Amino acid sequence: MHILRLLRLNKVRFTWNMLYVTVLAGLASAVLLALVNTAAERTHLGEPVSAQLVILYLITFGIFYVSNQASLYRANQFVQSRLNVLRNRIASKIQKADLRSLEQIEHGNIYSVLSQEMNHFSHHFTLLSSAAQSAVLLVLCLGYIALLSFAAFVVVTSATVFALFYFWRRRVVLNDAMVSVNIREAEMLGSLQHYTEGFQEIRLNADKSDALHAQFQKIINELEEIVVGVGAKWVVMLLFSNAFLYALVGVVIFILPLFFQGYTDTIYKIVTASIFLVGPVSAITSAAPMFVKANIGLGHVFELEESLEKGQEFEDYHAAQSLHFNKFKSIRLEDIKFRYHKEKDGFQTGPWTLEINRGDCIFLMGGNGSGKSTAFKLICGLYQVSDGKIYVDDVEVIKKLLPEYRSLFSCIFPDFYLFDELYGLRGVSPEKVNEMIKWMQLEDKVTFQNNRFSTQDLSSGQRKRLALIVSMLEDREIYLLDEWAADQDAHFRELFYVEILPKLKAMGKTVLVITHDDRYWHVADRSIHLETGKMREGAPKGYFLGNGGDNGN
Ligand SMILES: Nc1ncnc2c1ncn2[C@@H]1O[C@H](COP(=O)(O)OP(=O)(O)OP(=O)(O)O)[C@@H](O)[C@H]1O
Repeated sequence: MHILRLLRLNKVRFTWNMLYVTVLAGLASAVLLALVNTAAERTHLGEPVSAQLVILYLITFGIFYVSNQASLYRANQFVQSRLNVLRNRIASKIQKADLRSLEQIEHGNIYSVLSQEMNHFSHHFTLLSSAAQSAVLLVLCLGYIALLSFAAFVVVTSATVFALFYFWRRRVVLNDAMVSVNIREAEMLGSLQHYTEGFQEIRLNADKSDALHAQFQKIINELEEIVVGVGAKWVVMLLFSNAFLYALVGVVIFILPLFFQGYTDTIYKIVTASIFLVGPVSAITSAAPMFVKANIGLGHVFELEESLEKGQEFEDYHAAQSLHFNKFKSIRLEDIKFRYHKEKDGFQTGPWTLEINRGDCIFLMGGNGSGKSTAFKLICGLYQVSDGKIYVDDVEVIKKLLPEYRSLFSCIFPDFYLFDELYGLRGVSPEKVNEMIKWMQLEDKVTFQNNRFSTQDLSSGQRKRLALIVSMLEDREIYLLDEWAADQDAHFRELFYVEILPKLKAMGKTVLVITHDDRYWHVADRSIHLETGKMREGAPKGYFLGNGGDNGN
């Protein structure tokens, strides 16, 4: 049971405190019931209700009110603290995850688990805690009935146990139904995502838009059908709980007096206690669907955590900075092999060997899908090689040295992400950044202040220029630029090859560039060619090499 697993995560003292106040609130409700009955009995016998009884009633009422409030408050405090811990744990597991493992987890799943499932649990946990309180009251009410009449106790308890057992069995059916509701809801959200993310395409193409809408319609119709089916199951449960209570009171009033003598003296007390059962039983039964959904949702949260756990790379992803890799003379990637899917067929690259010397400017070329971006991710340690070794000078980069090795690189991939702030960079001078903005010819568009750029509403080429500014501010030793120039206009593309790259080189940086711009290959110190995962020195055959470049073939 996932809810129990969540409870076990908590600090033991906190859970006990929550339990104490919950039991106290249930206990106070039961005492109130006993006091009401005692007062009613006095009135029935023509005796005045004593002042002590009134005072006792008021005190118990006060205890009930305060403990009830404290119980709900504690439950809310408890669940928020747990969800906070869980969110934090998941975020930190994402931070420490291996890129390949993360790529295999549906990102939409991460968002829906972190928002929808956790929110549902957060909103309904207080209801569950009030159901727990009701369970305490239920037990005490039954105890009270036992004091009044053992026969009534046996009948009422058996009926209540039967009703709860019936609910428990129905819960399993409801559970399965809720799983298919969840699956359909996820499909519906996925389909809705096509609308927002593919908006431009569907706005331009009415047939595509209609087909998409027809698919969405089909999904929501199926969802409606399933939810109505779940509703029908729930109605059966609800009706049963109401009918059960009327049947129970009927038995207590009409049937039991026929069999037990002396029972009539206490009948009104037993009826009052039975009516008192209405609240707890219906609180428990109405919390059942919430409980089922919250439990399934929490199951998804734990599942996500487990799949992230499997892809954990390190305990600590911070670079130790103890080996001074940043003073490297050369990096050697030896007999590197990598494949995307271990069991399945998939793209494979290698074996290849690459030596990168400090200050090199290397161009990497090859057809679409030849493995250039994959090679970059292997070079910077984002992907872990399936076979082969990486050396920084004479030091082999074993797994625990990967954080330090990665801290050598600053990369701009085609799917780069521009953060809203310069995270991890402190004390950056706005003057310096604004100067770089000017250098990138963006001064009319963007300014830099309060550690962030004034806007990100830019063209893709302009956004790449901002990404390069951030990369240069990070001031790493090696730059990996994956088709950076592809979105630039002719003028800026020229600037990139004849001004920016030479400037990086003059700064002592090592630069690797993935490019299809064969006109500028002469700028590189070396060129490398990839073809279906095989790497060779030199440009591919048939490429035009402008300004005297050497294709090495
Ligand atoms: N995340 C992934 N999961 C599985 N396979 C992948 C993944 N990314 C890429 N591939 C496979 O690896 C191959 C090489 O992809 P890669 O992105 O490295 O090529 P590329 O040379 O950079 O191509 P392009 O010039 O089009 O950017 C592709 O053919 C693709 O099938």
